[in-house]
Amino acid sequence: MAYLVFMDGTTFAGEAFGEWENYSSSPTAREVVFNTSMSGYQEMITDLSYAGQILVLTQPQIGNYGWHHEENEADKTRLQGLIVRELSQGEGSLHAEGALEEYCQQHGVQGLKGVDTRALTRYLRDFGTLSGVLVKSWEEGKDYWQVRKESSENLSNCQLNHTSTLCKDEHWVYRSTVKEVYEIPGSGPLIAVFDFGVKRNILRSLQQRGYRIMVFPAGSTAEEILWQQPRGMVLSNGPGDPSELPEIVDTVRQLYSKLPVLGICLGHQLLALAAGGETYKLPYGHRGGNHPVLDLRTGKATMTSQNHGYAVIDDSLKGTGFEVTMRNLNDGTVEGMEHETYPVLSVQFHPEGAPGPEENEEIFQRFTELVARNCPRKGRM
Ligand SMILES: NC(=O)CC[C@H](N)C(=O)O
Repeated sequence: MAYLVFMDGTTFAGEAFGEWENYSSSPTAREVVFNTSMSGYQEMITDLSYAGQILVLTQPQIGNYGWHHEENEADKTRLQGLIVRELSQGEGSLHAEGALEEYCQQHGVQGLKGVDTRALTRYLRDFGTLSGVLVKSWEEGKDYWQVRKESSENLSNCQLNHTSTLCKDEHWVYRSTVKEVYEIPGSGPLIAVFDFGVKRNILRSLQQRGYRIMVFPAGSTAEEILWQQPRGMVLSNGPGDPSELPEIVDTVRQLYSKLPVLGICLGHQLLALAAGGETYKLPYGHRGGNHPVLDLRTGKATMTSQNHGYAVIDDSLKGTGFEVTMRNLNDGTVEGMEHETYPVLSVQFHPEGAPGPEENEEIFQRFTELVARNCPRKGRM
């Protein structure tokens, strides 16, 4: 048996799978979050926005189509733990290169299976996102929290490293002009991607529009990016609390008035902060494939893919030049904004899906229009 133990003593029992050896000497409390998507476990596990978190999947059978590298959203996973009800070996899938269990073992994910994930999700919904610790014995979990309470150590901050380019792919061209910048060739205008843990499907969505892409690591400066003369910039998704990234916010502040920008999820939050807005932590976040969002301009509602724990405070956008353009139909939270004068827009959800609905492609289309409008005519490029 193995256990997920919360600070109040609530315990969920299951069976260990994946990699436990490296963690058993020093168990660490991590934020426990749930995702309600029915499929797409591989995309979720390799979505770097989950770095340092323990992910609970509510779909009761996970692993049933195995593992295939083409479905990875990054080269690696930085997920701490994965909690499922039934773990399938994926024997029925012809496409699979291996089983999910093997992947977790090889890539350092602590797994817990046989858990009543729906009861666990109800617990998280009732109490909000909480930190839990994965341990091999209940006593170990209890003692762990006892020590933590006494030492009054801050549990809310997982130290996440935003400074590396995380999504390198073998066939992409390596450029060494500015730190570790990767270029993806294309015949269209150059788009800079500010990489805080970018998902491959964001890059693919840009690639499909013919753009030449340069992926800049999170530590890049505004000068380094502008020196390459990009025609537009995408601020990527990524892990953690956006308000803990003041240096990146400062860089975004220097950039967003200078070129067309599309912010996605963390990128959207950073943009709001850069403009003088504020963010807050949602009770238990939005993670799933069926979150309805209303476009306030067109009156059209779409289903969106989401994975975030923070959101932009509506009123804080007043006087920033940003207008709220989209809202979540479940709880009214800000889902999109656009600048009144600059060609800058952002969304809290994931227009690239992966996993989830692909009906929000028009966000990339809108960005494409803004880039085209802003590009110098032929001959002056
Ligand atoms: N997917 C993301 O970019 C997540 C953004 C941020 N880390 C949040 O949880 O709100």
